[in-house]
Order: sequence, then C-alpha cells, then structure tokens
Amino acid sequence: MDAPTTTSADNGTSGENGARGGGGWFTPRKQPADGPAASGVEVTAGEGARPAGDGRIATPSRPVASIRPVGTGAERAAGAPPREVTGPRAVSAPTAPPPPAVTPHATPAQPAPYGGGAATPASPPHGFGNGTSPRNASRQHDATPHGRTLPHRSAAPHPAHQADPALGGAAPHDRPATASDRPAAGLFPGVSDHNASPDAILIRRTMEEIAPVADKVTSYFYALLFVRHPDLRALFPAAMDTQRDRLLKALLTAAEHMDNTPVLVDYLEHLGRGHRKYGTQPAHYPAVGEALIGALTRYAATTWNEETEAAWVRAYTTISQIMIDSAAEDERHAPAWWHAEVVSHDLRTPDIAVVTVRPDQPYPFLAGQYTSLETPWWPRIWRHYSFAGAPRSDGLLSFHVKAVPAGWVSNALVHHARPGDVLRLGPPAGSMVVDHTTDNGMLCLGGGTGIAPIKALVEDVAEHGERRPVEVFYGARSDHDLYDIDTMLRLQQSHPWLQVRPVVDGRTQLPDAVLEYGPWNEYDAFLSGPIGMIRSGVDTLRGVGIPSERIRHDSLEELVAAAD
Ligand SMILES: NC(=O)C1=CN([C@@H]2O[C@H](COP(=O)(O)OP(=O)(O)OC[C@H]3O[C@@H](n4cnc5c(N)ncnc54)[C@H](O)[C@@H]3O)[C@@H](O)[C@H]2O)C=CC1
Repeated sequence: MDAPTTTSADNGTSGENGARGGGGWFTPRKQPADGPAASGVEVTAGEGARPAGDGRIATPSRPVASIRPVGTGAERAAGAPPREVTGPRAVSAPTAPPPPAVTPHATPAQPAPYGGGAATPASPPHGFGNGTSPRNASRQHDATPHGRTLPHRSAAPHPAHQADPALGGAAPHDRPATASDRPAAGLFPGVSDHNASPDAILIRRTMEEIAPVADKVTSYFYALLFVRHPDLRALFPAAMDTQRDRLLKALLTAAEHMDNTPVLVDYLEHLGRGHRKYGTQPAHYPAVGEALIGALTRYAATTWNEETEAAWVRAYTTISQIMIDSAAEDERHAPAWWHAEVVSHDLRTPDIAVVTVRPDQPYPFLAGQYTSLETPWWPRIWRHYSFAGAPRSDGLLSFHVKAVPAGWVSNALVHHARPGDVLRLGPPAGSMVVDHTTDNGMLCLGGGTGIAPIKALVEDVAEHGERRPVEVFYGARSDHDLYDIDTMLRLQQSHPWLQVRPVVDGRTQLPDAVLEYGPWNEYDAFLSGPIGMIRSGVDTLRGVGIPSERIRHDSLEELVAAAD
C-alpha cells in the first residue's frame, strides 16, 4: 500500500459514476490546427478514435506548445541542450509505457505561451510558493551548472518520517493524504483559500468544477492521449479501470497540496521514481500534459480562461520536472524494476497463499513497506503488496496474498503462480515503518492479510534488539482465517516483549478489542488491513488518547487499488 496518513477516510474512489467505459462523443469548443481533426480522427470518451465526418472533433482549444521535455536531470546537469520540440506533434514516439497514474508532465525550459509568464527554473511557478523552487525548499540540494538543484538521495528507502502536522498525521513518504482520504466535506475540505497562492486557488477551482464529471474528464484525457500518440495505447494495461481512477486522484493530491511544498515534492519524487517501472520517459510528459490541458479545457468550461490555463501549465511544468528529475536521480543507483522468481508457494487457506520470491538483484527495503508487483499473466497491471517480513540475509521476499473476486493479480498469484514463475517488482514504498529513535510501545492492529506488514514490524524490532512493548491484535473472521497465527505465536514465545492477541469476529471486532486493554496513550500505533478496519481503527485509537501523528497506516487510496 502506500504512505501513512492518520485521517479517517472514504474509500478513495472517484470518478466511478456514469460514463465509465466510454459512452458518448464529445465536441470540442475549438479545433486546433494540428489536433486530431488534422489527422482525420475523432476523439471519443472511450479509448480510441474513429474517422471524423460530422465535425465533432474533440481537442483542446490550442496546442500546448510549452509542454515539452528537456531531457533528464542528468542531461541538464551535464549541460545538454533542451531537446528540439516544436509542439505537441513533435514529441517523438515513446518506446515504453508512459505514466499510468499521474497527470502532469513537461519541463520548464521555455516560456509558457498562455500569458501566464514563463515557467522556468529561474522563475518557478508561484503556485509552488514564494518564488522558491519546490525542490529547493524541501531539502538540501546540490546546485547544478544550470542553476537547478538536485536533492540528496540515498539508495535505501526513506527512514521513518516524523509526523507532518499539515496532514494531521504521519508525514507521507510516498504520497500525502489526498482529498479522498478525508471525510466528504467538499473536494478540499482541509484546505482553505486563505493564504493560498493564486495558482493554487485557480487549480482548485478547476478541480472543483470537474469533480462531478471526473469520469468523463479522465476518459477524454486518455482519448486525447491515445489519438495523438496511438503507439502509447499498447503500453498501458488492456483494462484501464484502475488506471483511469488514478489520474484524477493524483491530480487531486497535487492540487490539494499545491502550497505545501515539502509534501508535494515528496509525493512527486516518489511518483517519478515509481513511474520508471512503466518505462516512462521524459518525452512522454509533454504528451500527457497536452492531453490533460485538452481535457480540462473541455470540461472546466466555466472556470477555464487564460489565467487558469497558465496556472495549470506552470503547475504541470513544475510537477513534470520534479518527476523527471527524481526518476533520473533514481536511475543512478536503482533498477527500474526487479525480476523475482517464485521460490515457494504455500496455500494456507483455499484463497490465501504465502508467496516467496527471490529478486534477481539486491532489493533494499524497510520492514513495514510494500512493493508493486506485476505477474506474467497480466502484463502492465501492477498491484501493491506489503512485505510479510523484515529484510532477510538470503534476500528472499514474502507476500501474503488473498484471492478476491474478480481480482486479476491476486487470483493469478494464489491460483496460478508456482515456483519458477518470474514476477516483476517495482521499488519499495511506504512509511509505515518502525521509528527506532524512540522506545515507545507499539500497538499493532492487523486485519486478515494485513497481518503481513505487522509481522515485518515485529521482526524488525526483534532484530534491533529492542525491548519496547509490542502489542499485536490480529483480527480475522474465523479461527480458520487466522492463517498466520502459528507464526505470530512463535514470535511471541521467542520475545517476552511481544503480546499477540487473536480477535475473531463475534462479540467484538478488531479495533474495539483494544478497548479492553491499555492504556495506550504512550503507544505508537500501526494499522494494516481492510479499509473499514483502518477507518474505525483510527477513530478508536484517537478515542483512547493516541495522537494522530502517532497513528500510522498505508494510504487508503492505494489500499483500494490493491484490493484485486
Ligand atoms: N498495509 C496494509 O494496510 C495491508 C492491507 N491489506 C488489506 O487488508 C485486507 C485484508 O482482507 P481480508 O484478509 O479479506 O480481511 P477481512 O475482510 O477478512 O477482515 C479481517 C478483519 O479485519 C477486521 N475488519 C474488517 N472490516 C472491518 C470494519 N469495517 N471495521 C472494523 N474491523 C474490520 C475484522 O476483525 C476482520 O475479521 C485487504 O483489503 C488488503 O488489501 C493487506 C495487507 C497489507
């Protein structure tokens, strides 16, 4: 799953209503000179195109000429000139999968053409705050010959983060809490326009306007993208369902945290690194940016004007640059993905398997993190799975997988994967990790297969030789579903500081079970499991006096995406 947040939340879904699957045709307000009309095709809300014939051509009001790649951060640092890109059509066809989840792309090397001023390294978008590059503001940097900066970064995953009060909870390692992680109270309930930058206000207004037609916006975005760059379509998964939802969520996240530079930069850097496994190249970013602006132009008609467009171009340009730079930096010390051979497959129940793999090269991660995983049966469909153990000396990695109805990846892993099969793994992510700088007690709630990262945390504490109290509540629907209880009880036998309490549904459910024990106000809390459990768990733990910033769990949004 993903970064921790302490907010209670909805299920993180959006854009699911209505027109999914591409109903209708859409008519643009204007027809650009070199858009789909020029190529004789018409954009639909689906994912393809057909020959134009009745004038219903869907494109942005004008080409987004400023959205252009400038190469990798490494190239720029080496003094390489920006690539020659004259407009949307000049972007060369990519050779590998483009960005799945995210939005923006482009780079700040040329003035934005929309009257909003230039988005250049020397003149960063004010939407990111006070004339300071978001990258500059977030951490220490090395100056490059071009005046841009590159962050210091180690090959290892981030250490545990301290809480970020801006999020009301643990700081995100990978992504900040999104609007969808919050109780419904408007699109950006935790955000006020007071003190917001002008660009942030404009962008949020756009997001508010498109929210009711989010699914159409997303479909139209992909239609524009694939019409203009048909070669990109084959590089996305055959089924775009989850993909389409992720776009808007990424936008919401970026928009919500537009003025929270450290949070935004952390999120985008993670996103940039994560996109390497899709084969995303700098040249893909302009293509996506053009499609994004085209879709917003079409569906944010009320709030859209030159000023708003300029704000989006600035924001997108900066967002893209951060992602491109972080990918380039990551490339210096980590592969884009790992191959991992299945070495054992242990079917614990008819629908739960413990799958152990051997990566083809060292895989550094922290206990409590998760990875993204692709099976050979469903190419380009990636799902998140938490590591079910702390790093091992033999380098093996284990995952607990439950096959869920209609879950492509989970069913493949439980019912088809066998020793010898080769999977692909993305980079580690997530910050539900142990803070070894404190000796606070740890209260851990694991529901169902959510026990996997809890087991990893326990092993991590054991390996550090700490004697802090660790209390694990392991929830399951029945005795039979406590598929890993033997392992947990063995750990308890070995470690006097560990208490494991199985909680089988009945008189009480998992979060409520903690009320019979305690006090917990001196504990750090870790929640892992179904979304409903995490939501009610957060409420319960706050209720017993654990401050929000000491409650950690993975992103609810990613948990939704992981649920198949
Ligand atoms: N890092 C993480 O957060 C991880 C999350 N997961 C997620 O955990 C889930 C596990 O699914 P299953 O094994 O089928 O679990 P499940 O649906 O059988 O639930 C397990 C237990 O969680 C508790 N629970 C479930 N829903 C609850 C609710 N609404 N309120 C309070 N307590 C509730 C109950 O005690 C239940 O017995 C999956 O959705 C998976 O994606 C799995 C691994 C890691």
